[in-house]
Amino acid sequence: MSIEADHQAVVSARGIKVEFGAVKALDGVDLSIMPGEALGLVGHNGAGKSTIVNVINGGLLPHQGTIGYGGTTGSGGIATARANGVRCVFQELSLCPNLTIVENTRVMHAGLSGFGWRQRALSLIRAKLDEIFPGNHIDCTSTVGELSIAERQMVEIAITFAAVTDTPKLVILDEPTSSLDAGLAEQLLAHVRRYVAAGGAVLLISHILGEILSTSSRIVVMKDGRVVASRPAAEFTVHSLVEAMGSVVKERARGGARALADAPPSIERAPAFGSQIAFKARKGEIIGLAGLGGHGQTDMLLDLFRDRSSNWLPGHGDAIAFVAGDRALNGTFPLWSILKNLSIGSLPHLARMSTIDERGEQALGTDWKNRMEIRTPDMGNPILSLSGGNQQKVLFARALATRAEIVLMDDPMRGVDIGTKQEVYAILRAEAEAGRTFVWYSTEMDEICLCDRVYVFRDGAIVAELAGAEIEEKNVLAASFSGEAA
Ligand SMILES: Nc1ncnc2c1ncn2[C@@H]1O[C@H](COP(=O)(O)OP(=O)(O)OP(=O)(O)O)[C@@H](O)[C@H]1O
Repeated sequence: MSIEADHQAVVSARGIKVEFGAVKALDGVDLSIMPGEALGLVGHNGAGKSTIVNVINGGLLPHQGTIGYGGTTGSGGIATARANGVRCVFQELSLCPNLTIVENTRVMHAGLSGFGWRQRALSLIRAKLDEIFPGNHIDCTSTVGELSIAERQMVEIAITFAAVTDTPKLVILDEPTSSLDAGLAEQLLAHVRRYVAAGGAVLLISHILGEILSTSSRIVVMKDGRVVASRPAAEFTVHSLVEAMGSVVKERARGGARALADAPPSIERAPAFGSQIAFKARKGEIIGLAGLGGHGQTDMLLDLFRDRSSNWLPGHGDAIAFVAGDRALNGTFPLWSILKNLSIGSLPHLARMSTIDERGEQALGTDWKNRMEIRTPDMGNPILSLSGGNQQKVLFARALATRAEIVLMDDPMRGVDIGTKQEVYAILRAEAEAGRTFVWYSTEMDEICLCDRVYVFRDGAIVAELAGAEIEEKNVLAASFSGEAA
């Protein structure tokens, strides 16, 4: 990009290098964003996307390189970035859980001060939530800790787009739809398109390539700390994006066609909350839980996990594993190493005379590091040194490494890159064929279509059961909204 164009750019990063010990997180990155541009940023887990976001946002000072805002050049910093209209919705949501939504709005907008600030904050956030997510039922006087992960994401997005004294010029959205269902995600992406059409700039990071392609004007691909492609979005397809990221597109093995109908169920649950449909999962099946987010899918998974005695059928042991959806809240042990976070689920099998078989633990770590492509130089490093997607892989590996016959998954692929997802789908299918049962809540339609059978949820109840060729987007959506398959 020319120096003249750099002057017009909302932000312009040149030759940025950041290292964490031996890891070169950014190795000479150039990135500029112009007003009115929706820039899509993609790359494998650990490619450096969140790190460049932190540099642009001023939270991280680069070891080398310059960062300029609207033609000014300097070394960055949070105050400079904020003064130049840079706002960020982080991958790890950053609201204060013990404060109300209104109070969180005040924390992010210092301009809401003086007499009557609560009322002004309430009007501001209420209006922004309704503008971006029409039809939401969020009570803005509630404490953030009481909200679901999707609601927290919605609130953080609304606070970021809200303007008190200064209008945001660049909004960075780091995996903003990871906790939103398809309907909410589309509302957000429509808002992004309107915001950009009105002259704002957005940097959108996502592993859902469909939304990157449909929303961005230009796409930048990162790989191993470098930018490897930067072109207009119209020049990319899902295929070419995946290839640019360094992965290979594999043929999807669709679920549904397997002859499991005669196998005895391993879990069964009577119809609940006015539903006519009982839940059953047979040995070797991958069961999908679909429907709009927050309609009872996670509650049912927790119920199956907690109340084994009433849901489980005799003869199926008691080994059950759960992959949590909210990684920070109930997934990772933040002070532990990557290896300890992985091996905690397998301790009964690693125990030798009241001590841990360390060689066995190391071998388990090496095996799953390779199978899941966990990107770290050392499994002894702290879990928080991993990128978000790589932390998610560890949680997945923790469950799969156990001997649990039944694995419950609460939307566990959030933030995992497409190359790894394909590997994990193959592992799931192989493990199911070896006799494991998976119950998988997913907000991604592509994943629901990989399942053998699908239960669609609405208002806390199962409203439809789909199998085989019936598992199609239109049927899932029809049941999610009207309670009946199309
Ligand atoms: N605080 C840290 N300490 C050590 N290493 C770190 C730290 N933060 C990031 N890294 C490393 O820097 C690299 C880039 O990480 P980054 O979070 O930018 O990746 P990403 O592209 O955002 O990945 P994801 O898609 O998983 O979010 C990774 O190898 C990561 O392990």
